[in-house]
Amino acid sequence: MSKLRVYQLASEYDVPSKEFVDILNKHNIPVKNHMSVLTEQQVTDFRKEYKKGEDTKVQPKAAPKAAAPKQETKAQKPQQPKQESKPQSKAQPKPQQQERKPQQSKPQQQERKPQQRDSSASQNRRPADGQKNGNNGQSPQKRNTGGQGNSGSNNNNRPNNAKGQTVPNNSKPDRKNKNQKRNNNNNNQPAKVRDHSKKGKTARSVYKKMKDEKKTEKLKNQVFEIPELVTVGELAEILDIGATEIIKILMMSGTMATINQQIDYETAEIVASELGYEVKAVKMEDVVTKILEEYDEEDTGNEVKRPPVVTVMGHVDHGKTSLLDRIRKANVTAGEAGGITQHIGAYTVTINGESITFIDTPGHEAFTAMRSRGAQMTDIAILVVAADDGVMPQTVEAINHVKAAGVPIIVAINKIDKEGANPERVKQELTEHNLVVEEWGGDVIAVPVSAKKGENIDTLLEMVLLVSEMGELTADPKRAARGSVIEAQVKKGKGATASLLVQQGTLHVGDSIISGMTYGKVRTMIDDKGKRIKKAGPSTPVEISGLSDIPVAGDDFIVLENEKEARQLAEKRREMEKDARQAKMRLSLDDLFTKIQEGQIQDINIIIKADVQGSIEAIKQSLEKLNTDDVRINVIHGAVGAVNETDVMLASTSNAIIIGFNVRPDKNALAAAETEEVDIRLYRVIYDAIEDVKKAMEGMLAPEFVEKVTGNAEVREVFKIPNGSMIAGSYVTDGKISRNDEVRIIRDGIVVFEGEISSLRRFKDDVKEVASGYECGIGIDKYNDIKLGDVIETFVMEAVAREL
Ligand SMILES: Nc1nc2c(ncn2[C@@H]2O[C@H](COP(=O)(O)OP(=O)(O)OP(=O)(O)O)[C@@H](O)[C@H]2O)c(=O)[nH]1
Repeated sequence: MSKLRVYQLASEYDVPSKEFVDILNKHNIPVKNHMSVLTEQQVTDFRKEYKKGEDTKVQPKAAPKAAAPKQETKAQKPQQPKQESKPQSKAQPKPQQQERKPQQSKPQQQERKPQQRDSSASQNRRPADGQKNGNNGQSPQKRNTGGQGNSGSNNNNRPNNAKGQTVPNNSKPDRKNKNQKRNNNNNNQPAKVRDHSKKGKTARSVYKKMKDEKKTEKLKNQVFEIPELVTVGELAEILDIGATEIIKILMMSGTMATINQQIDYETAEIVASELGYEVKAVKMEDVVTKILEEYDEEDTGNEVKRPPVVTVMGHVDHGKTSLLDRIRKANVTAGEAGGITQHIGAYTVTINGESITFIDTPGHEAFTAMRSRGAQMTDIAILVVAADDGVMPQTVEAINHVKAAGVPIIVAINKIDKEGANPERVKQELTEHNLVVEEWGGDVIAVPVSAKKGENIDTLLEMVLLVSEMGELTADPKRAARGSVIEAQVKKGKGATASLLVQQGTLHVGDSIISGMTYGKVRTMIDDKGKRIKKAGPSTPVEISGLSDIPVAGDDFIVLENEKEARQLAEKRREMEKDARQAKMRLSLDDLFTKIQEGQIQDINIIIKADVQGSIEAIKQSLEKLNTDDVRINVIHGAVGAVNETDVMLASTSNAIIIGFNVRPDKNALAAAETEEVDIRLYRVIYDAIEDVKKAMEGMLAPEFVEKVTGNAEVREVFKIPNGSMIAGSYVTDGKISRNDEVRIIRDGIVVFEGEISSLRRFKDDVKEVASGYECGIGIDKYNDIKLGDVIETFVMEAVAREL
């Protein structure tokens, strides 16, 4: 009828649950742990089989009575078959104690402890339990009766008067029971001993019991909702019983728990069913999703215009910081008198009576890092291009990152005060990246400015407002707030603080929020002028304190009913985010075809990194020719240089594959690619790259060999040997350099040569391999242009069976 768990059966045989799992497995009953449920059939089979006297450890129970514990231990196992049979099948209370001793003296120390605890726990405490509950051995009811509301209200909360009253009554019997228990201990086994407890019942306790039973019955008709993670105390509260009751049951199953310990739903369910309660899981995941979905549901009808949020990007030294400073300063002097600007990660300026919020950290790296965590804070990107320098590599990166995010761009052609400034050339160069300015018939607004002199800054801001107008940015300030974390840190006297951008609704002091895995109540809130405020509406950056921990930049935050809910959701989200990351659909050439077939992708995003610009163009054009009616290839970014971490982040957020042509990923990129599960494909021949993508699209990708890097060495010295060839005095930084491996020379992330090793020496000796941490001389066959600082990478091609 009721399901039996492994630990329960184990306790019948008085075998530690852990060992019992092995025993069951030996009996072809596949169970994972002590909590696993056994089917009736399995139990019956086991009992039957066991009777046949198989060689398990189960027997100790029936084993001879204790006489010589130590020696017995070893002897016992072989003896088992004979003795076991009859008694065992119905768990025998009495023998157990005696048996316990021999068990303790068994070799497995680790096992022993839990075992001991287990038994002593049950010895000391169960009786109390047993007695309270024990009349008919039906644990659930009894336990409830005895322990129920009483101790529950004792330990946890008093609110329930009725229960509160029962406390004193109960607690006494409890103590009594303990004494009785002690008496019973000698011959007892909790489950059975309970019957004896009837003896001590007084009229009052019988009356009380009846009352409690009534209550219990009522409660039992109820289905209790239990979160997927719950502390012992919380479970007690939900079931309205004493936490000790729960702790006892956990102990019986071999888990030592405290009131604050978290248990999962499965465990909680077992405990509850032991107590005779019916429970069901409340999926926090559902709650979170529901909250998010509800929030996302269309307009409330109360939407009003909100300020745009702007991020500034561009090539190094083109004036991003100067521009942000200029805009901010202009605002402070013109803005609230006496306001001292605070660095809270973003600030708001007012122009023509309208506000604009600027994110303070310029650059596409931060932008993409935030985006990779889900934050979509930016409404408009200002691309700063120095008029004297023109479009540079990071300008292109920024363009591609912004485009991938689908954010409109306004170009600020900066440094127009400088001699040699040539805004027209900048406009020209921009067209090469599909940014055509308005005056040339395109739709990109470009404003020539001087951050240094403050020239045209107002115009730039007006353009921001114009673009924002077109974007129809709105929010309902009446809703509960949600937004994103801009940055976070621990501040003296304030604890964990976070700069938040309120994107929807209004955030109030006292609101309970969660952000990622952190939660808390907004204790204090300051704005970007350092002023304490009580509420903050849409597009407002604020710094708050009161969180349990530092949240992560880029995570969202939402406001919830109360702090408890926030905490529970934060915990749940921790799991969800982990799962989501793992489950995130990562694109890889290997599974491209399957995904195309399944209709999961229509666009294949590709990032190309190459040694020269020409290769990028060539690869791009060839790839674009592979477009079909169903699938389109988008090269979302292409640049010269090694594959770096930002490329990987962009690939991660855009679900792209990185193709490296004659370049290598740097270390950070490799690490990021591993965690983000980004597919980086490296090629030396353009044809191979195109063929791979083509074959992958057709489901034909079946390379037989995959490259495995075996070692890396850094060239620290270069010298010529008499025969004229060059030797690279190198230090092996990782892996090992093997004489027979293939080799490539990498300079600044670019592969300059690929070939074979001609000689490998340690001091004067020819060696087969040199391990990491050692120096060696490496000669490269047919290559005499090794330079200081080059990296020598060795690799082998391994045959791999491909599956699609
Ligand atoms: N003449 C002139 N110089 C400028 C202007 N804007 C910035 N600069 C100068 O250009 C240099 C770089 O400016 P930053 O604002 O630090 O540039 P950035 O893009 O923030 O640089 P990174 O933070 O290193 O990426 C500084 O020396 C500035 O003074 C301008 O409008 N005119």
